[in-house]
Amino acid sequence: MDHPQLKVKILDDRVRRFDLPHYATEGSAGMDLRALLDAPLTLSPGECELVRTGLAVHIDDARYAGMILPRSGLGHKKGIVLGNLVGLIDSDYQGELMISVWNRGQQEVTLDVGERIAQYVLVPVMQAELTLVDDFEESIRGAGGFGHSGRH
Ligand SMILES: O=c1ccn([C@H]2C[C@H](O)[C@@H](COP(=O)(O)OP(=O)(O)OP(=O)(O)O)O2)c(=O)[nH]1
Ligand SMILES: [Mg+2]
Repeated sequence: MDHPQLKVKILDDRVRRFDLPHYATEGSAGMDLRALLDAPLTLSPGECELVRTGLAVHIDDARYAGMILPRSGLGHKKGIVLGNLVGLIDSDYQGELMISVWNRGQQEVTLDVGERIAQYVLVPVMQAELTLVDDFEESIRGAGGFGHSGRH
């Protein structure tokens, strides 16, 4: 399979102490991202901090986007998720990948220097064109939503 190529820049030499983001197994969907921290970071319950990765990834192809997603272990067991819930990385973004880390739990959590705190997933994207119309051709669903399909 032809893999999309991502251009990666190391913005901070401390990143070199760790392995670069990579797919942990042949079938992994995401690459873990590590926290570039000066020292371990303790987040109180409810606290949210923007954490550096020291990496810039230029996707450079509008048919793709990057997504930063929580790691399930951290999210479920420790309550560490993302302040923006999901990070969406534009294909033309050339700045540092930043991770908004949110402690949504009830306990203090300490993140280690270089800890794998989130994951990066490359996803296909289609940019749409909008056509303004006066009316839609009626569908079976029509305007029903938000659980409408279960009702009689
Ligand atoms: O978790 C994230 C989310 C976004 N970004 C970067 C990459 C993305 O391309 C850019 C803009 O993100 P977004 O469009 O979601 O934020 P915005 O608030 O709309 O900012 P902008 O006005 O710059 O588009 O910020 C990150 O580094 N991490
Ligand atoms: Mg935006």
